[in-house]
Amino acid sequence: SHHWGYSSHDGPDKWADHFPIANGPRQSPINIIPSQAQFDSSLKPLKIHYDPSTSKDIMNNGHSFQVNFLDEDDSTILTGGPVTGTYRLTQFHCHWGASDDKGSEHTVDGIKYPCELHLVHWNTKYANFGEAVDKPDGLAVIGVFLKIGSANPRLQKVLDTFDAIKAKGHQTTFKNFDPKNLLPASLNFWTYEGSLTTPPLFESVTWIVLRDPISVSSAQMEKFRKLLFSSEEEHPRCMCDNYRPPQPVKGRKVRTNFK
Ligand SMILES: CCCCCNS(=O)(=O)c1cc(S(N)(=O)=O)ccc1C(=O)O
Ligand SMILES: [Zn+2]
Repeated sequence: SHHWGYSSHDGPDKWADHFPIANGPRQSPINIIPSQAQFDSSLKPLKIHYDPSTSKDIMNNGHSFQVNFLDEDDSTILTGGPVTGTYRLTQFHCHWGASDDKGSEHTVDGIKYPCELHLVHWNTKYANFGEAVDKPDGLAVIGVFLKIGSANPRLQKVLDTFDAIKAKGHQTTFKNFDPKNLLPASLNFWTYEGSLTTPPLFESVTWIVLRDPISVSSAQMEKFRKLLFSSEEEHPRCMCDNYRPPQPVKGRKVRTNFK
């Protein structure tokens, strides 16, 4: 598939050249305007059951780090909230900025957070992730904002692997990690129908963006920025500003499970 990135010559403004769906009707991320979101009492509580023994490895895929999970059975799942049926966690990754004043993909009343965590789940009505990834109800991604504050000890376990996955293509085992520990205390969320925020930008994601952020320290954010977009052979390019800016809402409704 065509090479894409986040620089001026291959970044978000150029993606439509090879992925025309970039200008589609349900693209992500979006700017969330809480006052315009609609409380929906029919939304069920989000039910998250994560089994830490399903965490497998962590890799540098050239556009983020990604923690991969075994998803052959229903031991690490998401149900309830806006989704029908059972969705299995397959991976989580992050998007962040070159400085603490930017980095998140979704924004709230135009506010950017320094980092945004995405937990990617696929609908088990499909045989596997590859089958689900381009279906309108194929994926559900939980988005968690990171806000500068005290250092986050749970996140530190992820950061401690970064020396081993500095360059694109590197990976290392990452066992017994419970991503539930990366969620804020409250599961209050905004939800809307959207897309992958990276090519191929499939319009297959039910977004579940948690209202409350988790903390990350400025020093921890510096560690994210030591990762490289580039492989060992290439000229080193710092992995930062790997976020897509908000896209047109095009009439979509954003619902909340909280007043
Ligand atoms: C067949 C192509 C799959 C590409 C999408 N894979 S993914 O895990 O859903 C994903 C989601 C997202 S996002 N930001 O959650 O839409 C970003 C990257 C990836 C990725 O694989 O790199
Ligand atoms: Zn993402």
